[in-house]
Amino acid sequence: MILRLKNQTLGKIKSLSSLVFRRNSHSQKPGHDRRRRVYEYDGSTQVKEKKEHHGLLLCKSKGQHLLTNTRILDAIVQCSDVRPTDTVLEIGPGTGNLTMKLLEAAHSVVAVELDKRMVEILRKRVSEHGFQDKLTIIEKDVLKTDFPEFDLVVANIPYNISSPLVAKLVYGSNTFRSATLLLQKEFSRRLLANPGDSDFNRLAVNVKLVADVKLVMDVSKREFVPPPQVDSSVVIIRPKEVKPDVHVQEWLAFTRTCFGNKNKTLGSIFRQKKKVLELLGFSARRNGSKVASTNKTCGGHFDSDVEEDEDNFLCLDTDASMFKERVIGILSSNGFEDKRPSKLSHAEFLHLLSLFNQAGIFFHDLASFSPMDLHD
Ligand SMILES: C[S@@+](CC[C@H](N)C(=O)[O-])C[C@H]1O[C@@H](n2cnc3c(N)ncnc32)[C@H](O)[C@@H]1O
Repeated sequence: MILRLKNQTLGKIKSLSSLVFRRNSHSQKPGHDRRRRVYEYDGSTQVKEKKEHHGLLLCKSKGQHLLTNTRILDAIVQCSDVRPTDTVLEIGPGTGNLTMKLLEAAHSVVAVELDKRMVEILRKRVSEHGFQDKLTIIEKDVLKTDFPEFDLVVANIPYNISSPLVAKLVYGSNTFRSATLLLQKEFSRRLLANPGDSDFNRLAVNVKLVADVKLVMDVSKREFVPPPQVDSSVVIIRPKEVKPDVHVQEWLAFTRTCFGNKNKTLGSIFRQKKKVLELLGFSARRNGSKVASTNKTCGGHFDSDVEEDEDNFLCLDTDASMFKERVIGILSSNGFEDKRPSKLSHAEFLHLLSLFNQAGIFFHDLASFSPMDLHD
């Protein structure tokens, strides 16, 4: 009797430990049962995960949603066309799910991660597989880091920095073949929008000036641990070989002005007092001429909200109204006055900017003079 019980118990223990060992074979010591790990999110226990990964307090503010589906990880690496000679830049490697696949395919990986705990897990995991010589970890905020040279970007990025990160890549100084990014689905659709689409916007016009964007696939929120609230998409961004000859800061300021209200006509947008005064002030300074101060020009209300909602000038002095005439004249004599920004092609935007510049009118973003900012 005692013997029978002993055998049964031993059998149970054996089958349990083999199950535990299978589940944890990549990351845990055999026999250490962590199947019922609880994932905590920003302190409150929200997500219970039976699937083993790495027990961590995951921070929503750092966009920590780990991609766990091996098929999708493989598909991302495959569509990125990683060559054995490539150095891949990975932004936000987390616990290394994608990093491990990239290390197998590439010559080397440079991973930028700001969470120390993730870096520790990543280092351990990578050295367990003998890949440590292929990996360089930069333990910093990706937005405050200069990148070393790389050939490709492949990353499941934190969604809260999508816009400045895409800007840093496409308008930055590094030359690379492509960036395969997992992005929030809605953001990816904004990025992919074309002139005439209902969601054509400033982000798309700015990114597509210098890069081609292609949708690879949508990824359900269920594929992440813990699942985010939104679905995702994989896109490939390929920098154009020949880029238009524009002053980046001016282009960004110009598109900000044009997309101030994308459903209004350009005539109506450029009649707005605030826009014209900004243009007048900056263009005059660029041209080296003296101009009435903008404060004086509108009775001291330039920075106040008093007249901001009005479409037309109420209190312009001669300089400003002549300037407005010039701006509107350029729009109307070139067929732009009744056009809407959401329907203009890049060629048309570039043509309009060059017409303004030829007339001595220049753009400068007073609010945000940063290429990191691609959309409102
Ligand atoms: C969406 S998770 C991706 C994790 C991993 N690549 C995966 O697919 O499982 C984003 C990662 O980026 C890191 N991160 C967040 N903000 C960052 C920043 N500003 N600079 C560098 N890394 C950041 C987070 O700590 C997290 O590890």
